[in-house]
Amino acid sequence: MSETASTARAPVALLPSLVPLLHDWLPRQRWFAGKGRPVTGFTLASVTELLPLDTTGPGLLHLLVRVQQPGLGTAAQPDCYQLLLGVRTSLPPQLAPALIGRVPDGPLAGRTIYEGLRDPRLAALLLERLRTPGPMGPLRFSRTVVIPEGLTPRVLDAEQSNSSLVYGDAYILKVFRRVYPGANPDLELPLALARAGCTRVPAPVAWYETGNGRPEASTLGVLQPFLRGSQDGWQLALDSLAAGRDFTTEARALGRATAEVHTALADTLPTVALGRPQTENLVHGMSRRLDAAAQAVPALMPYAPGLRAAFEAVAGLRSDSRLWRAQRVHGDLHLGQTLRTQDGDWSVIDFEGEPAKPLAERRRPQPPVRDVAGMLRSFDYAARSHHPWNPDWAERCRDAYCTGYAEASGTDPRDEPALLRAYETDKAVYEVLYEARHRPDWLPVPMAAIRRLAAQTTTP
Ligand SMILES: Nc1ncnc2c1ncn2[C@@H]1O[C@H](COP(=O)(O)OP(=O)(O)O)[C@@H](O)[C@H]1O
Ligand SMILES: O=P(O)(O)O[C@H]1O[C@H](CO)[C@@H](O[C@H]2O[C@H](CO)[C@@H](O)[C@H](O)[C@H]2O)[C@H](O)[C@H]1O
Repeated sequence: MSETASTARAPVALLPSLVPLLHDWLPRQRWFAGKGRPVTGFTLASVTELLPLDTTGPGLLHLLVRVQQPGLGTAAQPDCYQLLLGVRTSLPPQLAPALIGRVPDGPLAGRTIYEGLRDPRLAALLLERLRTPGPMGPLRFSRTVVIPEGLTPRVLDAEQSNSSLVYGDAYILKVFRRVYPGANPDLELPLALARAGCTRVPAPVAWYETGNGRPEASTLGVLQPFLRGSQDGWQLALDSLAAGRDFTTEARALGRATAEVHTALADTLPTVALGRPQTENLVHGMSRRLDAAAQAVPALMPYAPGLRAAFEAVAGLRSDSRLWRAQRVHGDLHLGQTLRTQDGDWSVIDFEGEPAKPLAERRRPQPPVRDVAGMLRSFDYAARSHHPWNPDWAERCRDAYCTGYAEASGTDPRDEPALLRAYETDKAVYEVLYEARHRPDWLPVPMAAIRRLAAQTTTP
């Protein structure tokens, strides 16, 4: 992404007057990754007038803003966020919940700034840009199919890491909030899977990014078919728990779907064999993440030795000559990333990986068991968030999922118990940090797994 502020006629000078508003609003957003650290400043990476700021109607400003926060190493780049700001002289009552604030001074003095995606007129304009590909100032819009015009937008109100808009129940646009240099795997992998003929993942039909298709161009948004009438795996799992219904048929089918996606990814993108140095690296990464998480969430401290033993067990395994294969994976697979469509099939969505990890790390080939571990954790999550706790339900689902995975891939994840346990542990550590930052009430759920996993490794 360009470091110099670029503009399609928009006044770069307007940032200082927006700063007080952003200071208050940005840290309160669910997708703001820097929670718990004060914001000390903003710099503008780019600003584009997607709809000109005249006084007669709403304007739409596209901003990439870097947020300075202490606590990052000196070499680290401040986090960059994508903002789509509506600008009006006054806000109609139906847009009141979208209010960010009134600009105190500067070129937009007295104008009202609000969350642009919540304004149907501005959301429609964004789709219009995607329908008509080409550059716009520092941004570039692309599409693979003809998209119908006039589709009615609505914001998806799910609590999530990004923002999504549904257009006419036909397409869903995901607007990435935290932006990194380089292609986002949530565009890259579904495109690769579509090319490989894998239908488990909705194929992107349009997207927009920074720059002119350069390798460091940042993906900003992806449009894909909306799977109307589908239900997400998390809700289905909770419904099954509430009704005391078995979920193993679904879990097994989900295992098969995961294996199909993995096979297609391995067929179409490079795979590597992990030798000793790479395995050591992998284990080192897990230990490093544990140390960082324990610093941030001291409740993890007493369990650290037991958890570390799970990682070391993997390093120990390298004395045999078997090599693990690494490939591109989903990276943050859980029940909420699966949709059961109206015809009863499972689709997999959201290939962005764990939002807190650097993009380069998320794009690295990894053992596919990492995704399996993510889903196993998710069955545990569902069982733990239902009262009364139903550990048998989770155990049966976990088994069925691995069975389905083995059926479709020929590889049973349970045949590598040490690797599976290490990845489950790594995921639970990530979840502790995630929940502490975003949903403290949920912290007991991964902490229960931490206690179980730490104890497991000490059992001979
Ligand atoms: N293609 C789709 N069809 C139907 N619903 C979808 C589709 N893609 C995403 N969703 C819905 O949008 C929600 C958020 O999408 P997701 O890609 O997981 O965003 P985030 O990265 O912000 O979590 C999902 O939980 C799902 O309910
Ligand atoms: O879906 P996202 O990409 O935003 O993923 C993040 O948020 C998830 C929660 O919404 C979080 O998932 C954790 O909670 C789920 C239940 O809400 C559970 O099914 C998952 O197993 C658990 O990890 C995910 O870790 C985080 O990256």
